[in-house]
Amino acid sequence: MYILDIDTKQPYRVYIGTMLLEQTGTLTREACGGDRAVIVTDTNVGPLYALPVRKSLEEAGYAVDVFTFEAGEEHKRADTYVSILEFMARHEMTRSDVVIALGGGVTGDMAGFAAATYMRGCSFVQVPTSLLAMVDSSVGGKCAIDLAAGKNLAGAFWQPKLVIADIGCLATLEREQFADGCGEVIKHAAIADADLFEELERTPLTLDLLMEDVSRVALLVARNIDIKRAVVVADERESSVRKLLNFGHSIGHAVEASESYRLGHGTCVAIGMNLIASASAHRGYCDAEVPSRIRSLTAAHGLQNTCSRNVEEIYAAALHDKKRRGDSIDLVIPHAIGACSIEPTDLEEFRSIISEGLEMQEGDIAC
Ligand SMILES: NC(=O)c1ccc[n+]([C@@H]2O[C@H](COP(=O)([O-])OP(=O)(O)OC[C@H]3O[C@@H](n4cnc5c(N)ncnc54)[C@H](O)[C@@H]3O)[C@@H](O)[C@H]2O)c1
Ligand SMILES: O=C(O)C(=O)C[C@@H](O)[C@H](O)[C@H](O)COP(=O)(O)O
Ligand SMILES: [Zn+2]
Repeated sequence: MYILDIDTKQPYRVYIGTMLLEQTGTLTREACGGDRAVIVTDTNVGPLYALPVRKSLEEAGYAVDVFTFEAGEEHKRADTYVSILEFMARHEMTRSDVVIALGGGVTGDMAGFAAATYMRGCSFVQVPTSLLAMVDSSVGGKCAIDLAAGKNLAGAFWQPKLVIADIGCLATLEREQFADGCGEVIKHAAIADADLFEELERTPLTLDLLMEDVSRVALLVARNIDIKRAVVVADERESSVRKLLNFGHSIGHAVEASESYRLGHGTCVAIGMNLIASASAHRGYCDAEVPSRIRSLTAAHGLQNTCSRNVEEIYAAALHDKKRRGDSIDLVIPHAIGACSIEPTDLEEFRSIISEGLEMQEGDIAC
């Protein structure tokens, strides 16, 4: 088992290993206290894992209720979020009680936002079950829901008090969902860890690897959380370096929204990284090797690299990006594998970058 301490203003611990769901109760008791727990989960994850989590919480003395919502990004929205709050109130949750987010990033983001706002804030535990949620969304405290205008437009920074990543849960993911999580793994390697990038080039992270070598996958999850930890601890509220974690996202989120959430988040991040890397090489900000290696690695992980949206569709959707300030947007630009920078970019130039990226990618397989 790996234990990582996240030393944000409110510090917390991340446990990574197997057979951890059964320890949710004791770990939550230690980290949070409280009398009641509401497990928030979705229609795919609930039937698989809510029972052992519930049992463990009850054995630790919690009165437990389960809120289940329809799985999918299209449900990460205001009406589901309000239903969670109403459920918590109906079950007489108090400020000292605990919200348990059991599921992927959609569950974690939405349950986290409910915990951040219910009675102006209550305890919150992340129990990530998707690869994406384990390596990225369960750590760092960003929580949000989508609005009609775009991704994550209403949210908060609200750190969990505990994260429990039970690697065993990954075995029930569909191949496509596992691959989707690899989009964020490749992002972490591309912004901060050239060695990890090379390692993934030699041996891609796949569901097959999970079956062959669980401990290697656990180590890779821990390494990813470690990368994220360093950035988040340095800049909890995203005023500087945390923007690096948004590599590929200004375009990725825009593709995600303009595709009506038909494509997974990690896939869209991969499309965004490929596009911005291609444009960066075209402009001489990095060698052609950078987009070429990102393209090969995303493809080797089963991720699509290009999309059929045009420049105007992507640009219009990207104007809602939270890194935009007036006529400028902070873009994450790659210079080498493992080295990126944050560059304030005029919006007209941003449009040209999208256009160049799309042109450079012509000839690749379109989605
Ligand atoms: N807060 C952050 O820092 C952060 C970081 C990255 C992504 N995100 C957000 O996370 C979301 C994407 O996360 P996601 O890909 O986990 O989406 P998700 O929660 O929709 O999970 C993907 C699919 O996998 C299913 N699933 C999850 N775990 C499973 C398991 N163990 N077995 C079987 N099925 C399982 C879910 O039901 C869903 O159908 C997006 O909304 C994105 O914006 C947030
Ligand atoms: O934790 C962060 O910071 C990130 O940017 C991680 C991203 O992978 C994640 O998708 C995040 O939710 C995007 O944040 P947003 O501020 O662009 O909504
Ligand atoms: Zn992301």
